[in-house]
Amino acid sequence: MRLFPLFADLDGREVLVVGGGDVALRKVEALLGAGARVRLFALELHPTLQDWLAHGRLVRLPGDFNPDWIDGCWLVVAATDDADFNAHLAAEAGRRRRLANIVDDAALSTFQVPAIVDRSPLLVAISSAGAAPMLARRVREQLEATLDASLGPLADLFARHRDAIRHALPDLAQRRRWFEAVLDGRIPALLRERRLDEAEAALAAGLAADAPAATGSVALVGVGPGDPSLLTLHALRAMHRVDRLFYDEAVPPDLRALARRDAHVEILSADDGAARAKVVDAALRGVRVVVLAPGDAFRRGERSGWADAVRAAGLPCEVVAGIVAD
Ligand SMILES: C[C@@]1(CC(=O)O)c2cc3[nH]c(cc4nc(cc5[nH]c(cc(n2)[C@H]1CCC(=O)O)[C@@](C)(CC(=O)O)[C@@H]5CCC(=O)O)C(CC(=O)O)=C4CCC(=O)O)c(CCC(=O)O)c3CC(=O)O
Ligand SMILES: NC(=O)C1=CN([C@@H]2O[C@H](COP(=O)(O)OP(=O)(O)OC[C@H]3O[C@@H](n4cnc5c(N)ncnc54)[C@H](O)[C@@H]3O)[C@@H](O)[C@H]2O)C=CC1
Repeated sequence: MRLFPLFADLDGREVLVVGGGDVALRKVEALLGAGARVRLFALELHPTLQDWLAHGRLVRLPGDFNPDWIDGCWLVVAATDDADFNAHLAAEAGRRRRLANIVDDAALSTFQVPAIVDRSPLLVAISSAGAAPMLARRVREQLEATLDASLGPLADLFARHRDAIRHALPDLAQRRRWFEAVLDGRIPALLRERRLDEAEAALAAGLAADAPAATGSVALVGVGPGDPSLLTLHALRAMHRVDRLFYDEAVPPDLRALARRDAHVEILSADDGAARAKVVDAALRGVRVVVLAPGDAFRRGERSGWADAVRAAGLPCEVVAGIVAD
């Protein structure tokens, strides 16, 4: 990772923008959208910027450029078409330990502006670290098409009920299960249809109902030959929902890395009986357990008896077939 991603709270904070052309306009628009106080210095202003100036949406700094202006600002954007001047601004900002975006020079920039998909308060930012801004734009366009417009209202809904949710479901594992049920349920569809009151009511009703008892489960997953691209969708879905992941030592790390990030991960004991007992014991504690083994291990060969053993303990058990060569 070349650049560290972060989201800055610029509401009410000063940002210095130097330059008044098309690119400056795009940056100013985004900055104003985030509530920043834009201080602009430019020889000439784009008509839209002139308009915003006339409406008091930004301040234009007068006279010759004064580097001390940087001291009064949290960030600097150098957006002129004069590469030498932009580089000079980068140096002045660096001397003052201010982060600066130099629009014609990724290497001189101490921050860069990503392409964004805005479903506020949910925001997706895409960066190519300056390698190919147009690629970032393309990915953004693809995400625009797939990320539903209801995501913003959905995040708002969760925010409004945040305290009530925590109160009704004090246990984190329980809360996560509840969130998943909401996300897979009818509330997103209601929001898509802009039936906000009904979505609100459905959420409140769900919270008032008894919290679902945590039921453990086991998914026995064959991962095929070990290439992550040869995992089945079924396997991937199980890995995205896992609480506790056990893996056979032959399962490669890049494949294990596809599991939900905060799942607890451990290697299976070499002793088959002990390994199975541990898996059953974990699931009986009410968590979702996933066991990964190479090939189609839980349908053919030594471990084909695992599913019956898990079910005999009263636990739901799913066996996910792995791809094997004939
Ligand atoms: C380093 C960075 C500095 C910075 O933070 O600004 C930078 C640098 C440069 N951009 C250039 C060109 C274009 N940039 C865009 C578009 C975007 N550029 C953005 C960011 C960044 N651009 C930063 C890196 C971000 C990353 O890599 O992830 C986006 C994501 C965000 C934003 O700016 O809001 C926004 C997408 C918005 C969206 O989602 O649509 C387009 C397409 C268009 O305008 O439609 C063109 C072609 C326009 C044309 O050529 O006309 C050039 C070459 C100039 C040249 O060759 O002359 C340079 C300089 C260089 O690469 O050396
Ligand atoms: N980061 C990005 O996304 C992109 C960056 N670029 C680069 O960004 C730069 C700016 O592009 P545009 O906005 O299209 O240019 P533009 O020509 O529309 O505007 C340039 C602006 O800089 C001002 N300016 C020039 N010298 C100045 C100085 N010494 N002091 C104060 N203001 C000064 C001009 O008055 C004008 O307002 C170019 O170098 C371009 O290659 C271009 C496309 C995208």
